[in-house]
Amino acid sequence: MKILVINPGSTSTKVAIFEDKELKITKTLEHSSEEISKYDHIMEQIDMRKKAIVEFAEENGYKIKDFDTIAARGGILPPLSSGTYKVTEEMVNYLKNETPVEHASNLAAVIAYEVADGIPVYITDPVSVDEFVPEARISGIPQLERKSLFHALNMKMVARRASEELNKKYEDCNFVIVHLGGGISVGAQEKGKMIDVNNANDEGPFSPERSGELPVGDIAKVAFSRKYEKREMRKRYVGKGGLVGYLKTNDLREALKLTENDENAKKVIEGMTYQISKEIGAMATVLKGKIDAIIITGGLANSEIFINKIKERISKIGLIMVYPGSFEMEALAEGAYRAEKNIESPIEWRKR
Ligand SMILES: Nc1ncnc2c1ncn2[C@@H]1O[C@H](COP(=O)(O)OP(=O)(O)O)[C@@H](O)[C@H]1O
Ligand SMILES: CCCC(=O)OP(=O)(O)O
Repeated sequence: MKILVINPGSTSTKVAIFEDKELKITKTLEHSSEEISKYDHIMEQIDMRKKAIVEFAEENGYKIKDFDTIAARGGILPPLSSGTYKVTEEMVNYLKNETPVEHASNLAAVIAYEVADGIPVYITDPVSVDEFVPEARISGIPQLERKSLFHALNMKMVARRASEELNKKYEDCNFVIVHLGGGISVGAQEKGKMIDVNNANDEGPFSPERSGELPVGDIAKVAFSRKYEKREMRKRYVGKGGLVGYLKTNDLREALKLTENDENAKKVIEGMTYQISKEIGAMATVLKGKIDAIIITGGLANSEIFINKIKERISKIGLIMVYPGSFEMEALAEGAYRAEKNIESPIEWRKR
């Protein structure tokens, strides 16, 4: 079975070709903050990302019609359970026109469905998987409920790998799981369920391109000053926040290079690792300190210098397991494979 995997992230588009469960070829197309900031709305990126995906397939001797199925990253649908879902026209319309949050993951099913021309398309563990306990939903004001938006796909996959390494059942393990990508998610997973996690779009630590949590009073003042129009205001915290805001780059490698002779860059990297560590401590308390391991993954986990700064602060909390990069492509391919081979029935998606 030939499977095309499509995974758009905030700083990259990852594509891969699998034959059954075997990875044949993969490529990461990185997008600089200048390239991404040209677009006002995520859906305006469809053509740019689609072209890259189709060219990747053709460069490797495939036409889209050669694939038996397409596995796409799951975007921001209404809160839903972990699993594999078949992509339908209704889902595509929701992602294009109704989703409340703009994010690159929303592009995957839309692009896949457009190019598929009838080939079945699946998503697995979308960004909006929701397994919160009731107390995690409380924000601090009754009008706003906290949302579960995180790197569900990779975090669940690395948790499976870690439980295998620990020789324990996935459902018996408690983990603090940290995904360090264009966005950052730090979650508390209790017996297989992500019972709390920072909303990777606008809570928690700052990331390569996002501000994370901000002082609410000051933000309200800026918003009401009308100094920035709505779109520009949003870009300040998603897209032009975090490393992009401080150091004009969404690439940690470039940011680390700057620290060699720039005191401000050093301070920013210290602040970033400090905030990530603080969130890990918070999630350890969600699990009442009963944790099998702290799992660290994502693109930033490729940097030993960066990870060592976090380790210095958290090593007393528990065992640390690092999985640089991600297992997202394997997880997506496996979801589509299991659905097409009838090993697992895909969940039918309906807008509630
Ligand atoms: N070898 C590396 N060392 C340090 N940072 C890296 C390395 N490789 C990738 N990164 C950083 O990881 C981030 C992207 O992570 P990734 O998980 O691919 O994110 P996304 O899928 O959200 O685009 C970028 O900031 C990139 O600079
Ligand atoms: C919105 C949660 C997922 C996320 O932040 O993904 P990226 O790191 O790919 O932007």
